[in-house]
Amino acid sequence: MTNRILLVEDDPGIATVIVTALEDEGFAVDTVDGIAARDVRLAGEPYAVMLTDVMLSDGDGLATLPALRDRHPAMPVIVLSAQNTLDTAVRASDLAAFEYFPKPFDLDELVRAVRQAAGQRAEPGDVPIDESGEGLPLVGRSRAMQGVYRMITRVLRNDLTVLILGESGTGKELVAEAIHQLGHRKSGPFVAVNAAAIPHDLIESELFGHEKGAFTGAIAQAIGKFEQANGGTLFLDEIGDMPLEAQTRLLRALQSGRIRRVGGRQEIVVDVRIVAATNRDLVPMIAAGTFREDLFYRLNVVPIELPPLRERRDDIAALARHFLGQAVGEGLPRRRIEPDAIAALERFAWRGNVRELRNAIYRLALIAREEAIDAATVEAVLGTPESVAGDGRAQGFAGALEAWLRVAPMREGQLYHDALAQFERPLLIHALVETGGNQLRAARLLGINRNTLRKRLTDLDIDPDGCLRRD
Ligand SMILES: Nc1ncnc2c1ncn2[C@@H]1O[C@H](COP(=O)(O)OP(=O)(O)OP(=O)(O)O)[C@@H](O)[C@H]1O
Repeated sequence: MTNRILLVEDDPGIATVIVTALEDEGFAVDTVDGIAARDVRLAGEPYAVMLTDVMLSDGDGLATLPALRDRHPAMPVIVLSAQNTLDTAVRASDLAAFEYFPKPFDLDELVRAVRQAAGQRAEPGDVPIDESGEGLPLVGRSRAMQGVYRMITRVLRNDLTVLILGESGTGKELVAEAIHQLGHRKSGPFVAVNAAAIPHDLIESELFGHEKGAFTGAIAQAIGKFEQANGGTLFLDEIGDMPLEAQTRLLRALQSGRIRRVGGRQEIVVDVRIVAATNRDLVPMIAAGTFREDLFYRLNVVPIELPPLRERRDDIAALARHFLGQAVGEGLPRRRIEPDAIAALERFAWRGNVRELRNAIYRLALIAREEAIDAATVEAVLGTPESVAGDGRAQGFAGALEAWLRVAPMREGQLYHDALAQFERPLLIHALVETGGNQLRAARLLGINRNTLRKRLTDLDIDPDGCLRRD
């Protein structure tokens, strides 16, 4: 077989580096700088592998790959590209490109891929190509996100279990949806379950369903999320918050591919792809006995780690513009963001990650007086990075609320109650401590009725005796 490589690259610097590395390995490399020149070469002689950039002076290298693949079905193609979106990554993998390398790439890795491609010719892909390029929801072209996109493309045509890890608000749910929407199960359902949002005693019936009369309140048969997701994807969000008992049943379901409704006898075969996510560090939880080790290994087949926003600050500009556009779609005034405002946004710590940035942009869109948002507006509305730095808490109650909102679970239909509970609890405890646990005086201090206080203490499960000063 030939050892000839065709390199399609219009940046002479990059081309030289690649040619040198490949020639050192004994390959003969021909370099062309565009699509037209590429096609002339390919018509002439066979190549073992082609490496191609995407943005070429005379067109989009990817758009022309389907025709090329028809002409040279056995030639592996390695796509190199700077500034990739998830869209480019997916298009490259759909086109059965042998490998996809976001620039800047590791030269040794590239050489290894070429060697492998030259020895093992790729099968032509059978996945339809999505050339619309629209509707792919993940914004950001940072190097860190390139790694995420690459992992996503690797799980689209199989059913491997994916575990998405990352701080709250980094986009884990969005990644889960992308895996489903872009993958081979896209015509099936995408069903999400948030283990943190379901009361512990209902989680099994939520996952597996129940038969009529299985427990008090089970007035009719109910189909669980596993069955709802049949043929599609089941997204298990906040898996680290799942109680142990439910973990055991989940593991059994994953091992056997069958479920049993609560109170039911029959085992039901389900065909679901599992994508799980958590913002917790599961390893210490395993050590502490709160997360099953065997379940962890079941789920952690393909881990995808989402970096916190502060480690990919070069995504902030694109995200900010994306959210401003989204805000207009939701009826907020049209705004433009100035470069100095972007620079100001890039200085924040964004402990609540993309979710916090999104909320901040919406707030800016709503409050800014001018159409153009500049650094002064950012500072007026969000404060300075220094004022919210350190432990991430801004001054006062409003600041504490904002800090909480950055990490809040955002449970649909619950946020108001969750937020109030966050503040009511320490407030009531404070009043009890201040009054030596005397409920009458605590109620007076708070300015609420004593019975109201008593009821709230019960609701929030606060033990007034536990609030006595012990000094
Ligand atoms: N790369 C991104 N591009 C566009 N929007 C994003 C991106 N990442 C996150 N978002 C948006 O940020 C918000 C939070 O994302 P998401 O709910 O997916 O985070 P999460 O990691 O699942 O959070 P949690 O752990 O709290 O559930 C959503 O509104 C989501 O649409």
